[in-house]
Amino acid sequence: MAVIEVADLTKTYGGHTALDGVSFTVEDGEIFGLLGPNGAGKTTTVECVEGLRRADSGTVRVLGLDPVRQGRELRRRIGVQLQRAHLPDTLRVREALDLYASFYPSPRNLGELLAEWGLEDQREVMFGKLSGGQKQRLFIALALVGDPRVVFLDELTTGLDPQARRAIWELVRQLRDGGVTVVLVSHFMDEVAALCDRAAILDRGRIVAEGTPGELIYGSGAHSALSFRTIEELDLSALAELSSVTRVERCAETVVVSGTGSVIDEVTALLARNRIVVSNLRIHERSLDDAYVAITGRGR
Ligand SMILES: Nc1ncnc2c1ncn2[C@@H]1O[C@H](COP(=O)(O)OP(=O)(O)OP(=O)(O)O)[C@@H](O)[C@H]1O
Repeated sequence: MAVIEVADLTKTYGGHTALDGVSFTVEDGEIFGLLGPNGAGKTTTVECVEGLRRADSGTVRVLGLDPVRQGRELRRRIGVQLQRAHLPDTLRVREALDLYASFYPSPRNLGELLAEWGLEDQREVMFGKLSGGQKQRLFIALALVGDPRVVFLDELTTGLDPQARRAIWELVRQLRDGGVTVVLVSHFMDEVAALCDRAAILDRGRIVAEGTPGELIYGSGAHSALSFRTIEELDLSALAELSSVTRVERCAETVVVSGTGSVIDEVTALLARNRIVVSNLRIHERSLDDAYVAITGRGR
């Protein structure tokens, strides 16, 4: 069941087209990533979905509600982690949660929320004294105070060390496993690959690709390569004829094969079929980063 349905959304600012027919759906209980270069239209899209901005045309439904006409009702059922949210340095964790809880008719139990997000020991600590990871966990906990069915997370782990990032990813997975649908706006391909069930890539106001991280990688045309050494007779033309292979090079005993799609599977199967013994087999698998560059035609 789709909890978010966006169809043909357009938005212009002055003469500038920010959204040019954006359509996508987010299914119940998934982590959905919205990716794209700076200025692609991610914030505009998400804020139209949240009812914070009004699109020029197109339709949005979130949990069956129209975010513009039924915005008040909708905002009770969703949670939003603001991109550069900031709280006064002297506000204590408990006070921040109490304040946010006062906005909702039936807020979560705050003790439970603190325990879930590993903030029990920080209960009486002032915001300004929290570490980056603790601040981020607090922002997410604040987005969850109203017990939302759908939560929007933006720049989830910017500026955090690898351990803190992984800890937050695990908590977001637990959130999803508990039935909350998560929309994640991110610039980080590793984050999307690690966390998202599906993602859409937005570029210049249009969705240019959509699918699971695996589908995005394999559908992108990004290249993989493998290299190996062999002293055996090897028919390079047989390799070059494989449908996924785009290039074969041999330099002395080293062979380098590049290609798209299932090139690695096809090449290793051919080597096995012909009983070619190889050594130093190295694989350069394309990543979501490679796919992103191939799809949007540029780096971040
Ligand atoms: N309030 C506004 N007034 C005028 N132009 C705007 C406004 N908000 C966004 N834009 C323009 O619309 C385009 C899309 O912006 P948006 O903030 O949605 O992109 P984004 O993908 O979220 O970018 P970033 O990753 O940098 O946050 C950009 O060209 C931006 O300059």
